[in-house]
Amino acid sequence: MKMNNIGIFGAGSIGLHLAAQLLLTGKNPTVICRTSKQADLLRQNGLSYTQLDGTEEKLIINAVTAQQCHLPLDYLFITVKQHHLADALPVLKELPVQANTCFIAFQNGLGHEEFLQQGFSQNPLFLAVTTEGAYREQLDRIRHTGNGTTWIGPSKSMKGEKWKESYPLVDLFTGSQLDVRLEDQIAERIWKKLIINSCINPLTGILRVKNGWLLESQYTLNVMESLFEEAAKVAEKEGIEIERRFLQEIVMVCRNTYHNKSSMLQDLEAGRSTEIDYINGAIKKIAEKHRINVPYHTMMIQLVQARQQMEKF
Ligand SMILES: NC(=O)C1=CN([C@@H]2O[C@H](COP(=O)(O)OP(=O)(O)OC[C@H]3O[C@@H](n4cnc5c(N)ncnc54)[C@H](OP(=O)(O)O)[C@@H]3O)[C@@H](O)[C@H]2O)C=CC1
Ligand SMILES: CC(C)(CO)C(=O)C(=O)O
Repeated sequence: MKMNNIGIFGAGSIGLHLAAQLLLTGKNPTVICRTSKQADLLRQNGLSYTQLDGTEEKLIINAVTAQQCHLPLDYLFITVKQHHLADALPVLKELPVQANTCFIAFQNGLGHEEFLQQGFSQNPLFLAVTTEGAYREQLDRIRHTGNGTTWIGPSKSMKGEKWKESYPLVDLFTGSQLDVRLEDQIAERIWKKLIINSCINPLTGILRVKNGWLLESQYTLNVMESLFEEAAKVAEKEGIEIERRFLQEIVMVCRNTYHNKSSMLQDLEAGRSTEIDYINGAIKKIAEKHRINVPYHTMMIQLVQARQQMEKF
């Protein structure tokens, strides 16, 4: 059987987690790093991978920079953050991407689909939504922090294609610990994850609290409810129906990730840019198109941006 060439662009938390899971099933993905420092470290030391039960594996890994990547790629997982994509595009263009290289984009929020579609209009593009949790502790050390489900479905541009037969994406992960499922309605999954992130991430970032704390105050619960109501109204205008009981799923996410710091809080604490423009910012932009007011989302955007500025002082 032909061994597929799998590239993973973005050697951060999710990228290295996917790489580790593929390595554990005997596949040999190539991780494409931003810096030669990280690529060298990974090649020399291997990837240290701490599993959920605390066991640690040392995995031999093929790590390169984009300039060092020469394999014709069959699959390319895009695991940079939304706000990295603009700078990454020229780098992606240098990769040995062929007309049939299949892209799978893992970003939270909205914007990546249109961006990648424009940049690589001939390539098959899939979108992934994951509730897996992973955290990169060092450049060559990754920790699996939460088990979840990963849904992968075709982007709008693949309408009508027989994608299930042509791209056996679930098979790539057979034997791994990941629960990967094909999803016909990926837009709905993306919106649901977007709404979850828009209700939890900015509040945890502004208040500097872990996810579970949001359930401990009636004030934060009130704000989450208002964020939810605004977002659900906008989703409906885009043809995505979000029932009121979905609010309980957001509460469940806070409960299940009680002791976790959201990705936005982590970015703020590390003085990095956040994905706010692609989460609450995306909701606001679509709301404007439909002439809907979203004062709670607008406030979250401004306060997160203020915190981003403060952290950089
Ligand atoms: N972490 C998680 O548990 C989850 C994350 N997600 C989503 O997945 C996406 C990725 O998140 P996460 O893995 O946490 O993010 P990280 O910040 O951990 O990783 C992003 C990676 O992209 C790399 N990168 C940035 N620009 C370039 C470039 N031009 N060329 C090559 N590499 C580049 C960064 O390199 P460098 O480190 O050198 O700057 C970094 O390794 C986000 O959209 C996030 O919302 C979704 C669900 C869960
Ligand atoms: C679901 C949640 C809020 C878990 O922390 C997340 O996806 C994030 O932090 O970005």
